[in-house]
Amino acid sequence: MRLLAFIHAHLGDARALFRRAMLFTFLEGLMTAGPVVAVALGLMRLAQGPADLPALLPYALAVVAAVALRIVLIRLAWSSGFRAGNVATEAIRNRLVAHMRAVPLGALGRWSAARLASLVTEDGRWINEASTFTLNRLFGGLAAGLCLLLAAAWFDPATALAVLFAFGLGLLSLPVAGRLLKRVIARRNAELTDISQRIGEYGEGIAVFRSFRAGEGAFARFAEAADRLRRLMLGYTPVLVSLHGVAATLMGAGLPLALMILAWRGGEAAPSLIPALLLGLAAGHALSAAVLGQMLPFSLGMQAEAGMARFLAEPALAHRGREPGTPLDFALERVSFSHDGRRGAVDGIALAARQGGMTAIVGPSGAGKSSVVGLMMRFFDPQSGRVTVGGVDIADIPPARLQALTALVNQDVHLFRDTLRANILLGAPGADEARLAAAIRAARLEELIAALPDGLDTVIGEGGRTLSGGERQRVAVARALLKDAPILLLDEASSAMDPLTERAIQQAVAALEDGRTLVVVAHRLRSIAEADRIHVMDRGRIVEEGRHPELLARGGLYARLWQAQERAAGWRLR
Ligand SMILES: Nc1ncnc2c1ncn2[C@@H]1O[C@H](COP(=O)(O)OP(=O)(O)OP(=O)(O)O)[C@@H](O)[C@H]1O
Repeated sequence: MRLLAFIHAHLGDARALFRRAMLFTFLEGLMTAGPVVAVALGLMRLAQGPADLPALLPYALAVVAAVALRIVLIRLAWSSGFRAGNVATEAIRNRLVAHMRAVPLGALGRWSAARLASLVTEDGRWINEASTFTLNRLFGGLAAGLCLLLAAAWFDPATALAVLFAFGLGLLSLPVAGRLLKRVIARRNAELTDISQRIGEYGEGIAVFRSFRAGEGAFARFAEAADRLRRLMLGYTPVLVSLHGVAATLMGAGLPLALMILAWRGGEAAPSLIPALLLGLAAGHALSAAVLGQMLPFSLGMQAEAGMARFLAEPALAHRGREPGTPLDFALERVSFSHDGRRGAVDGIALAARQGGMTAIVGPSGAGKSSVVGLMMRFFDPQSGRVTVGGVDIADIPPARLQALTALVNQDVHLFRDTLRANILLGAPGADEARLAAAIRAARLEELIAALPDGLDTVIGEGGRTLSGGERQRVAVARALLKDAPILLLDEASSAMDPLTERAIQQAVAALEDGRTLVVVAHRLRSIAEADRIHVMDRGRIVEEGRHPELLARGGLYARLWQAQERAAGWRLR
């Protein structure tokens, strides 16, 4: 019922279609019973005495008509069920993906990328199977079985009762198989997730594995996971087949039971017993085929629903629907945050980034700079203190509104397997050609595009042409420029660019700065020396702040970092 309710809740406008599919399936079930009932009635006619062709022809024609009608009904049920099921599957998949955007990144981190992918693909497949076929077949099979049972009861109630009793006994044995199946499917899903995770890691890290000659080890981990899955299935299959056999035997015990009842009643058979036995046999077969035949896809569907429901129960980022105030100054007020609840990444920080100015955050590796940016984007919520935009806590602003206000460029630029145009337009899907061209110019992408075989329409990203680190960052800058958001966060946005490109891009970004809130995280201090305010972080705290000349004069951490970089600029390997 949970699976049915889950699917039903996602049918939307296709509910009528789904109900129609169920109705046609029910009628199809009746038509499955039709030929057997017609034959049974023909047998009754024969039992009453000799019959010629005209006497038996109506029964034969009824069989043909029922079969023909059933074919039409199957077609109708299938087309409605297929359309409705696919509507529900798509809605469920979309809801899962939308929820991935809505939950805090911290919660998302508890679900591996491979598990999330399998929720949408593998589990989505079993939900699709359930919504298009499994539920229909189960319903249709039960309808046929019950119809045959009623017909059997009309000829001989004791036979029908014996079949029903045996079917009930078989049903009682099912929870044992069901529980085991649930465990096997849960472990199978975990192994499948592990396998896809390993394949993903292997693909992504192939260069690292090769350079460290560690490919064998990585492949061995994949092979181990695949082997565990094989052993799991081989180990449990005989048990499951045996349990299936027990249930099938019990469900098929209806007729022997009916014969024993007949013997107990004195062994004398009325003519009506022959059609009753025939109908009872068909009923028992239809009922057990419906239940046992759909047990595996049904269990896979139930497990898929359970996994999806668990993920959908992850609370979405809460908010109070408030609008950010003006000016769009960003501020952290005594903010503390830890990624793992133990080691603090940000420790009681107060920081203000004014609209119309450039605020820089610098500091050694691991100081907490990216964590501050993550807090500003509300990738995580602070454990104490608050982050505000225009004086309003960002936890009160709808996440979509905050996302619309901010553009982030960071070190790890993700390219989607799509054209370069689509990858850039991600910043502003509705942007016209003129705006797109301006962003491309400002991000210094013109030369790259001229060199690509299909220019802007060249497919890049995973599976397509890959770009260099610096080129990726320029794509990210173009996205951000196109988005034209009033708040721009650059977290090591030009770390992979050559100095000339970096300079050119800085000029493009500086042109944007006017009236915007610009926050820059940088290792290369030269790139932020002009900032209106520089915050120097160390071990989660702000240890110094001011403008470049003041910080240099102070002779603290900033001055040391600056001197180290100036010295490094003159380094030679030999
Ligand atoms: N997802 C995470 N889970 C647990 N700890 C994390 C996570 N991300 C960062 N940290 C830890 O938080 C601290 C601050 O990291 P953060 O990435 O903010 O530093 P950073 O100053 O940006 O470093 P870098 O300059 O090297 O990028 C580090 O000790 C880091 O190991």
